Amino acid sequence: MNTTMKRHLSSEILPSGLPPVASPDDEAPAVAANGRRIGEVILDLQNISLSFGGVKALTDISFDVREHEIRAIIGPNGAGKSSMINVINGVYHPQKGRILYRGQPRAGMHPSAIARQGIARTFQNIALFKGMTVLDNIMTGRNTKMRSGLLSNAMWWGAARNEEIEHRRKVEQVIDFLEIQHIRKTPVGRLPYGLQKRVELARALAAEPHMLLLDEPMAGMNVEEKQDMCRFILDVNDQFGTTIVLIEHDMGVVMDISDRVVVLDYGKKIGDGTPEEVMGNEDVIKAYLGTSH
Ligand SMILES: Nc1ncnc2c1ncn2[C@@H]1O[C@H](COP(=O)(O)OP(=O)(O)OP(=O)(O)O)[C@@H](O)[C@H]1O
Repeated sequence: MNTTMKRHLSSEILPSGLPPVASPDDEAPAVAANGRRIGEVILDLQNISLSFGGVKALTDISFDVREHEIRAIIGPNGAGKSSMINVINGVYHPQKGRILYRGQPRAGMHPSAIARQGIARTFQNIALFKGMTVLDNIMTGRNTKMRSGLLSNAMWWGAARNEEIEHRRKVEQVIDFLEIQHIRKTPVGRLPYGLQKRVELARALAAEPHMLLLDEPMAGMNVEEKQDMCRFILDVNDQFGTTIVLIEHDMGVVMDISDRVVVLDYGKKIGDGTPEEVMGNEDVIKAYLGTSH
């Protein structure tokens, strides 16, 4: 058994652990451990296939995401996890399959339009403006919410001024929520890696998303930083009801905070269910032990 699976067994990330939710396949809405109600399916991915030339990144993958849940996508390196996130936020357009968001088909939509629908993301490799302060980086997350025209913005007239004040208020709320007041004026490039990841989360949250796509939010973090990040993800989900789709390699984190997990391997879906269900799935165990191929 590899180290990530052992870590789950010792449950060292969240010392208290979180009991599993009721199955979302049940007729009644599922209730998460913290009392959160998991709602209807809001994102429905049907038979998604994506290739890059001869490389099949995703083959006939279907799964859904329910409102308010924490849905993890896991799998070994090269399994297709980032490709799937890029399909969800419109960076990649699958050659086959259908995507429904809140019941509406979403063919060919541009990432900016998807962001305006309330889907925000963070990246596997931090994508911040390193020379800019934490505050200014988080302000860029408000882009999709900016309404006033170029001229009034340039002159800082009535509507633009009021809008700017409102954006600043929202950004300050996010800064308080993620406990980064002390670094608000620091250029991002000078921060340790764990804090940069938190700033990236802050920028995504500044967009007030309904759905947050997190691509390896704990990558490169030590145990303490991971505990902090887990707590913030759970708090975002709990306090704002934000639906979260999460790619993560640390199995302990995934098992502790996810409501449901979809497992990919070589671009195919090999498991889907509660953390306990996928942990007991023979194909998943083989994929992680490296004996399935
Ligand atoms: N833009 C691209 N052009 C060509 N091939 C790509 C591209 N993006 C992904 N791939 C290929 O698609 C497959 C899936 O890659 P992807 O990055 O989605 O996997 P992953 O599960 O996120 O991997 P990791 O855990 O290592 O980040 C890999 O074979 C990868 O090389």
